[in-house]
Amino acid sequence: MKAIEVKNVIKKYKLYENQKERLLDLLLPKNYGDDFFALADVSFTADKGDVVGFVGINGSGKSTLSNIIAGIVPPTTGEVKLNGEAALIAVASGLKGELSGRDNIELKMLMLGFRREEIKELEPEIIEFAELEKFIDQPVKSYSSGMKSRLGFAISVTINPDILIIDEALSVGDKAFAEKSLAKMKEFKAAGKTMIFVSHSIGQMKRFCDKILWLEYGMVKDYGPVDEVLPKYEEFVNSFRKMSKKEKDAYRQKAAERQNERLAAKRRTLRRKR
Ligand SMILES: Nc1ncnc2c1ncn2[C@@H]1O[C@H](COP(=O)(O)OP(=O)(O)OP(=O)(O)O)[C@@H](O)[C@H]1O
Repeated sequence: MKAIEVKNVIKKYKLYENQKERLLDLLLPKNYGDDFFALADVSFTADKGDVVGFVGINGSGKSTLSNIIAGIVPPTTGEVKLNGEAALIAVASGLKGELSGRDNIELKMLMLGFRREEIKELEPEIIEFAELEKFIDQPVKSYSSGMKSRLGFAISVTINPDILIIDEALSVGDKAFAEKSLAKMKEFKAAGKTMIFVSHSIGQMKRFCDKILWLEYGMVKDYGPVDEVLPKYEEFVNSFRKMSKKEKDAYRQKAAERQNERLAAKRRTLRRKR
């Protein structure tokens, strides 16, 4: 059974030279700024119970795609179909800084439709998992990024969503918490939950994922079983690291050209359909 279907997703942002351009674009839309495509026609599907790792160098579109799947950012065009509720755990995932950790737990759960009694019952479990007993009544803006990530992780795993998306959330906590979180994720995996995992740690990907989606310049470079795709990505990362700045720029230029070609082809098909 399909759990996630992403079809022809494009995400376009406007890039402005300066603040004046940004303001002018608000007043006279479409006349200012350059189009920038964070995602250029991305499609993939995941079956129920799949653990899909998103890999790609900085800026390849992993977080944009995670946010779109989680429903936090809308795609410019294309569609996402989910079989169930998705929850995203990311370093800065929707916690309200002015509110305390406890109020954030309550707010998030109320928004998800939990009843007050259920929240009161689950709250101690969340606080204990996050190891925030001493700080839970302090405002979240006073938390370190590791503490925020622990709170986000604890809330999301306790509310038990159908689809769990974890975006770099393990990279900011300490090693012990990362181990505990990985153990929890393994439990979820054994229970047949669908997960998306974004990380720069090849080791964690290897240990944990069934499939790898490799993004490059907002396009799918490869998608398939972890044993097939991850070694290719690892090889690419090693060779990319060794490139000079000039070689890296040339590589980026080529990828940008591929992106332009792909978007132009997409426009042609759309025109033909009309
Ligand atoms: N709100 C925005 N406005 C303009 N550009 C954006 C916006 N959000 C993301 N981008 C751009 O989209 C591209 C993809 O960003 P994204 O965060 O998805 O990449 P990533 O693969 O998750 O990168 P990293 O590994 O560094 O976390 C980047 O070039 C980024 O600058």
